[in-house]
Amino acid sequence: MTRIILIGYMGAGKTTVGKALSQSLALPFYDLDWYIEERYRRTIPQIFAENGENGFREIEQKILHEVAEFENVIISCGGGTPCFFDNMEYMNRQAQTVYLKASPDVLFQHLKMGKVERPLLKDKTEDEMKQYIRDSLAIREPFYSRAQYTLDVSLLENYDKIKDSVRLLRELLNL
Ligand SMILES: Nc1ncnc2c1ncn2[C@@H]1O[C@H](COP(=O)(O)OP(=O)(O)O)[C@@H](O)[C@H]1O
Ligand SMILES: O=C(O)C1=C[C@@H](OP(=O)(O)O)[C@@H](O)[C@H](O)C1
Ligand SMILES: [Mg+2]
Repeated sequence: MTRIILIGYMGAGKTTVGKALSQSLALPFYDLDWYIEERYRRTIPQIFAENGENGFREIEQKILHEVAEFENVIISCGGGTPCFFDNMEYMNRQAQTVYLKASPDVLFQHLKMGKVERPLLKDKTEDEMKQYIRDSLAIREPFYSRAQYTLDVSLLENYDKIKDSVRLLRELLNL
């Protein structure tokens, strides 16, 4: 039985690489944020605005418990998922967990176009975003580093980065 959960900071590539890995392995793909949006018929920014971050975290945990029961799946979670409740221990019990690790500079490059979809970044200037990424990554790193596997995606430079990530993940996990 294959059940893989990709974790890591916002912009690390969990959604993009997870989708590509699932295509490569011909397995269904579940992105926690997409699943939440479909189930609750609201976008992530709407849920943050209406329920606050705490409300979002409760929904996120509930949906994690649902999705992480599925078999033969690739799952990508949100950047905050491992850092709340006992989610990280739960994921480690349920799945093979992989931390997609990237430097603050790489994360910033990936995130600067996509900040509107991310409520934690949306009101920040570029400088504030850089600072926030550095500070919150330092807080989150101890959670991420509890993953069973780590793949450093910072070193993969632009050309075919996604394909390289998929190849390396398959090597790492023997798939
Ligand atoms: N390995 C990668 N190489 C190049 N671009 C990437 C890579 N991973 C992510 N990106 C880009 O970064 C942005 C954020 O990726 P996304 O998959 O949404 O990250 P996450 O789900 O971890 O927040 C997207 O525009 C995506 O195309
Ligand atoms: O890091 C976070 O706390 C969040 C990350 C987002 O997912 P991505 O990591 O896929 O951007 C999304 O779950 C929400 O905006 C909160
Ligand atoms: Mg994502």
